[in-house]
Amino acid sequence: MSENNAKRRPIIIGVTGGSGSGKTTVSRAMFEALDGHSLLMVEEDSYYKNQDHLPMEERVKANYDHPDAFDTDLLIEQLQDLLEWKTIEKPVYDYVEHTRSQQVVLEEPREVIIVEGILVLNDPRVRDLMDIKIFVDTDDDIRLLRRIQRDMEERGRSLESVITQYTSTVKPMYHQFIEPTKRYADIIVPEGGENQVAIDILVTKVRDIIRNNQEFTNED
Ligand SMILES: Nc1ncnc2c1ncn2[C@@H]1O[C@H](COP(=O)(O)OP(=O)(O)O)[C@@H](O)[C@H]1O
Ligand SMILES: O=c1ccn([C@@H]2O[C@H](COP(=O)(O)O)[C@@H](O)[C@H]2O)c(=O)[nH]1
Repeated sequence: MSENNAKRRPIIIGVTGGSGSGKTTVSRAMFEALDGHSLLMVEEDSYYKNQDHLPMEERVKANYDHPDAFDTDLLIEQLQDLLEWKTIEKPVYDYVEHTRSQQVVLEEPREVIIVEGILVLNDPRVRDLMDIKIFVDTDDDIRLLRRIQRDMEERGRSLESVITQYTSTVKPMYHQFIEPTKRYADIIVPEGGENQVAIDILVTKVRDIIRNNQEFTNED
């Protein structure tokens, strides 16, 4: 892609970090602060692979924190479509059934696209599509506590299942695959959503890129 074309396409911001680090909170805070611009949130979780062919006991045991759990090719294809201002059919993931739902959501392309998920900085093909890369950095113990609360309240899990999953896959995969992607981040945000200084800096940078894009387009 030439530099000129790159200036005219939507902006992609990648937000990653461990489960419970505050990725969604940071993404939403940016979303709200960028009110007035056209924005789209793309959650990597939507791209978990379909597991309809597996019985429930297999799905429960699957490793959801390994890169192979995601249909990254589809994520890339759809991000590329958005960059070309094409509408996508975003898949919908069902955490209770541990598989893709039958539905899709039609998402129109937007000026700013926030891609959020545990492994969005893992694949170089995804990283290469991003204008800004953010890693939300929160200690393991805090993330575990947040995850217990969230999974029990919102994802229908027992305490025992959350602890078993955390020790068998979530924690080891974090250290093997997620934490190492910190080196690719432009900005590391400690403690996530409450870090208003980091959010303000990020929003200023995004507005700057949008303004440059508009000036460039007006010059044409
Ligand atoms: N800096 C923070 N301080 C306290 N609680 C936070 C902070 N950031 C996020 N949380 C809370 O922690 C939980 C997990 O945050 P979330 O943004 O959903 O994480 P992730 O998307 O990385 O899994 C949510 O209940 C959220 O409100
Ligand atoms: O069926 C599933 C699919 C995913 N998970 C867990 O979700 C987190 C990622 O979501 P966050 O919002 O970043 O926490 C990941 O750690 C998976 O373990 C699941 O438990 N079951």
